This record gives sequence, structure tokens and C-alpha cells, in this order.
Amino acid sequence: MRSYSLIAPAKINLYLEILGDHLSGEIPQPDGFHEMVMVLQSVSLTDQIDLRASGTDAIRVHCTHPQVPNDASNLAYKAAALMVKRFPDCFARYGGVEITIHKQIPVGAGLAGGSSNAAAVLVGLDLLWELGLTRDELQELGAVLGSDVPFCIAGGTALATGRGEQLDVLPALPNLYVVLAKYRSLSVSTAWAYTTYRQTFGDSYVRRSDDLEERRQHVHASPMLTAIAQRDGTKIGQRLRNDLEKVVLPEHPQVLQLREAFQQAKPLGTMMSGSGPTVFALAESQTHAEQIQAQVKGAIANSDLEFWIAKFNPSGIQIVE
Ligand SMILES: C[C@@](CO)(OP(=O)(O)O)[C@H](O)COP(=O)(O)OP(=O)(O)OC[C@H]1O[C@@H](n2ccc(N)nc2=O)[C@H](O)[C@@H]1O
Ligand SMILES: Nc1ncnc2c1ncn2[C@@H]1O[C@H](COP(=O)(O)OP(=O)(O)O)[C@@H](O)[C@H]1O
Repeated sequence: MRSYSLIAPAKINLYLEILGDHLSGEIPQPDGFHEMVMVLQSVSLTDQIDLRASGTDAIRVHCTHPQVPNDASNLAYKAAALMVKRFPDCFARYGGVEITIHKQIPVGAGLAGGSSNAAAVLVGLDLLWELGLTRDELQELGAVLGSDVPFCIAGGTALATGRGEQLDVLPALPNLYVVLAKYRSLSVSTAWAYTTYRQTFGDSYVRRSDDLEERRQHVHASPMLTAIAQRDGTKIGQRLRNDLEKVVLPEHPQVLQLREAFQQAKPLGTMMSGSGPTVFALAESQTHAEQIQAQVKGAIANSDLEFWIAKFNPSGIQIVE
């Protein structure tokens, strides 16, 4: 087959704790990233990525979304460039690729849209070039592109540690719904969120590698993971956490107001996703989700505010049959 279409889901963070500096190297040193404990969840808000062998020697990206670049800075392009570098024989045999991104996931939203697009290109080129890479191999390639890319390949529900690229699969949570809301004109840079967090809270970071190891060992017994193991939506909702709220909400009062409006609407729980500014609320049914959405829309009448209702998605990148 000379073309593939893939579905690339967004993610939300049910839990995001920043432990301190991420340490790497033979004698572990801070590398500019953060050591995380996260629970990541794919949701049914998705982009579609079409890949086509172009018969030229170029990588081309097409996306009509005004905030998405069509050049080498696009994460989907970077994914294809990485595959070309790692598998030059395939590139010589199969030639270049046209990547068309049908964007529905809001951009710069804390929903990993770009990471998921990159993940789809890795999965799609593996198919197009008949490489037969394993999921682990694809995730290792993904980690070169960004901390969230390995998760986007597998999707579902996962515990992420390290920079976010060390993954443990968690039990699926099939019956939960999520209402998402974002101000169209507001985006938050992930780099800004982490840098500001470091400037504000860096003094309290865990820095020693043996202290980090001790923290990691406690992760599996955390209340959020217990709630997930029990598939208890009420407890999951009560145990949501996102440390990046501490820098994004004071900077953007309208996001704080949105989060408060969600809280008033009696969801299972509400939280900002990742580096924001998307706020989500968990619901136990489609009806519950619709009630929450209606109440928040009533509380904040602003045409800049966009809403989505999605379900928890059990998987990551899917091939369109
Ligand atoms: C915050 C999260 C939560 O899931 O997602 P988003 O809100 O971006 O979707 C992730 O940690 C974002 O992952 P991703 O978007 O892949 O980040 P990367 O490209 O690896 O890094 C972007 C920037 O964030 C910083 N960064 C990222 C991950 C990490 N563990 N520590 C960091 O300090 C990096 O220093 C870099 O400047
Ligand atoms: N394929 C892509 N889809 C979305 N954004 C992209 C893509 N490639 C590059 N970008 C750029 O990456 C930045 C982050 O976008 P995105 O991945 O949507 O947000 P987040 O990191 O908050 O989840 C934006 O500035 C955007 O212009």
C-alpha cells in the first residue's frame, strides 16, 4: 500500500507531579528537563494524519491550521526526518512522503497534539516502509522527538516517569467522559511553563539521585494509582493533580475562572491538562458531561471559549481501515 491514514488522539494528564531536576548521563547531572510522575490518558479528540509515498526525495507537510507550521519545524516533519536519518536505505528505496494533517486537536493546548502527530508519522512510516518495528523501538524513536511522544504511540492509560517517556501501562478506564474547554485565542508554551515553575519552585526540588529513586518506589502505591486500579471514577476525580497549575493559573486569570466554573458544575473532578491552558472535567456519562458543559457555558458567556465532549480512549495511534 502506498498510503496510510492514521488517527492521532489527544491526551489529558490525570496526574502531573514535578519531583525536581531530571538527571541523566553516566554521572547523573541535571539535563534541563524535569523528573515527572504523571498519569496520561488518551481521549477521543483526534487528528487524522494521511501519509503518501510521493515518489520525490522530499518530506512535505500540509496543514491548513494557522498555528501549525508547514515547514521543518512541524513535529510530524521532524518525525519523518528522524526516520529518514535512521533508515536511509528505506528512504532510498521508497522515496519521500507527503504528510497531510487534518487538525482538530487545539494547538498549544496541553493536549499533546503535535506529539501525537509525530507518533502517527513514526507508526505510519514503519508501515509504509515495511520495517516491522516493535512498539518499544517506535517509542525509543519517539523519545528523541519529545517527552510525550512515546505515550502517544501506545495511548490508553499509563503511568509516566523520568521525563515522561518511561511508561507503565495502567488498567483502562473505559466508562469515563471528559468535557474540555479552551479559549481559542490563548495558547501556553510548554517550555515557558516548566521554566517558570523552575524559577518559582526550583529551590524545593529533589536533586539527589538516591532521593529520586526513593520517590519513584512510592509511585505505584499512590492514591491516584489505587483509584485507577479500582476503576473508581469518583476517587480518580478527587485525586487529580497538576503542579503546572501553580504557574499557569496565576498568569492567566481567565483559565482560573474557567476551572472554578467547572468546579461549580459538580463534575467527578476538574483540572488543567499538562501545560494548559485547556481545562477538563471528568463525567460519569454523556448526560453528565452535557450538563457540565451547559452549566459552564451558562456561567461564562464568551464566544472565544470552545468546548469538546470526549470519551477516554483505550489506545493511541490507530490505522484507519
Ligand atoms: C507538559 C506535558 C505534560 O504531559 O505536556 P504538554 O502540556 O506539553 O502537552 C509534557 O511534560 C511535555 O511534553 P513535550 O511537549 O513532549 O515536551 P518536550 O518537547 O520534551 O519539551 C518541551 C519543553 O518542556 C521542558 N520539559 C519537558 C518535559 C519534562 N519532563 N521536563 C521539562 O522541563 C523541556 O525542557 C522543554 O523546554
Ligand atoms: N503537528 C503539529 N501540531 C500542532 N502543533 C505543532 C505541530 N508541529 C509543530 N507544532 C508547534 O508546536 C507547539 C505546541 O503545540 P501542541 O503540540 O499542540 O501543544 P502542547 O505541547 O501544549 O500539547 C505549537 O507552537 C505549534 O505551532
